[in-house]
Amino acid sequence: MPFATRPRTATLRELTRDGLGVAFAPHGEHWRQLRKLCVTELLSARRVRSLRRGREAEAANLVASVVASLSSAPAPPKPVNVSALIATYVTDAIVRAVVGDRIRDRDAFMEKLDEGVKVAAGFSLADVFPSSRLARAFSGAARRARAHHREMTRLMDGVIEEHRKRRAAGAGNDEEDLLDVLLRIQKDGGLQVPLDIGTIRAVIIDLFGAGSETTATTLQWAMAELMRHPAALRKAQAEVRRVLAGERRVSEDALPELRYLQLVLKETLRLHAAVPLLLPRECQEETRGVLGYDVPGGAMVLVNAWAIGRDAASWGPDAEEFRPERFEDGGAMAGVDFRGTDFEFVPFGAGRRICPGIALGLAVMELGLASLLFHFDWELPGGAAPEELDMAEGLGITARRKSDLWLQATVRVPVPNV
Ligand code: HEM
Repeated sequence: MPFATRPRTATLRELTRDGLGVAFAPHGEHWRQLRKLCVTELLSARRVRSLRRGREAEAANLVASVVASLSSAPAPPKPVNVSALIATYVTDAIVRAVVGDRIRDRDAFMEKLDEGVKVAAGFSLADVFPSSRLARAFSGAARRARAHHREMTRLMDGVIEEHRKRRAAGAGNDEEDLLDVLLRIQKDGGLQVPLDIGTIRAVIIDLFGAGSETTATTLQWAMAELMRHPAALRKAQAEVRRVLAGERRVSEDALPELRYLQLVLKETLRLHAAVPLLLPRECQEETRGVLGYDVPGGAMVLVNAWAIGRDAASWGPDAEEFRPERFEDGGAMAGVDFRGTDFEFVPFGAGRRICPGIALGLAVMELGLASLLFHFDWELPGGAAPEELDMAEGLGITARRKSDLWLQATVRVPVPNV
C-alpha cells in the first residue's frame, strides 16, 4: 500500500494530458476503477479464453511467415530473422485482442505503436534528472512525444468510430474485442468515474504499450535460451510433438499439457525480466522503513526484478544458468511462482500494481513457442556452436536482445494451406 502509486514525472504529465489510463495512474479512484475493469472484464481468464480464435489465427500466420521466408531464400537456406517474426506475431496477436483485425489504416497504426515504445524510451533523461532544465530542454523527447500523441489520438479516434458504427449496425455476433467491451461498458454507464473518450484511448494505448514489447521480448529470449541449451530444446520439442502427434497445427487445447514448455517460459522470465526495474513506484507515506533504510515520502522507488531473479542467495550457485528443471516437481524451486507471492521471482511485479496481463501474455507466448517448435527444427546459422550465440541485452525500458536472433529452420511438420 505505501508504494501502490506511481510518480508523476515530467514524461507522464506530458503523455497523459488528455486522458489517464491504468498503468501510470496515481493510486486513487480513477486507477481503482480501471484496474477493476482490467482484472474482471478485459484481462480475466475467461476473456483471454474468449479471444483464443484470433490468437490461433495469428500463430498460423507466424508459421506461414517462417515458411514464406524459407521459400523466398535461395538454396542453401538463408537464416530467418526469428526476432522480427516473433515481434510481428505478438503485436498482431495483442492488437487483434484489443481492437480486432479489421481496422482501417492498419499499417499506420502499427507503425505508430512501434514508434511509441521508442518515444517513451527517449524520455529517461528528463525523468531521472527531473530538476534539470537542461535535460528537458535538450532531450527533444517532449516535442516528439507530443507529435506522436497527436497522431496516435487521430488514429485511435478512427478505430473507435469504426467500432461504434459496427456496433450500431448490430454486428454483434463476432468475437468481442477489448475495445468493444469498453464501449459497451461506457454505454451501460453506472461507473463512479465515467469512461470518457480520453480514458478509453489511454487504456487501449496502455494495453498495447504494456503488452506487446514485454511479451515479444520474453518470447525472443526463450528461443535464444533454447538455442543455447540444445538438451532443453530437444526436450521441449519432443514434448510438443508427442502431445500434438497427428495434429496439423497447434491448438490452445494442448497448451495445459505442455508442462516443460511452460517451465522454459518460467525460467526465461526469471533470467530475463522484460521490465527489469518494473514500473516506477512512489512512497506515499511521510517516511517508510524498508530493509533498514528510511524511504522519504515522494521518493521514486525502482525494484530491480532482473537482479532479484538472478540472486544466488535465493536461487543457489547455479542462479545464472538456464535450467527449467529447477521448477519441476521435486526440483529445488518447485513451488516458486511469478504471480506475486514469491518475492524472489517478480517479473510481473507484486502487490496491488502487479501486471494484470499475465494470463494473456502467457497464452500468446505458449501458443507462439509451441507453434515454432512443433513445425520446425531450428539450428544456428553456419553450424555455429550454442555458446557462440550473442546474448547481450540492449538499453531501454525493456531488456530486449541487443541483436536480432537469426536461425535456420527446417520444416518437420508441414504447415497447412501454405
Ligand atoms: C511477458 C509479458 C509481460 C510482462 C513481463 C509484464 C510485466 C509487467 C510489469 C513488471 C508491470 C509493473 C508491475 C509493478 O509495478 O509491480 C506490469 C504492469 C502492467 N501490465 Fe504487464 N507484463 C506483461 C504482459 C502484459 C500484457 C499482455 C498486458 C495486457 C495486454 C499487460 C498489461 C499491464 C498493465 C495494464 C499494467 C499496469 C498495472 C497497474 O499499474 O495497475 N501486461 N506488467
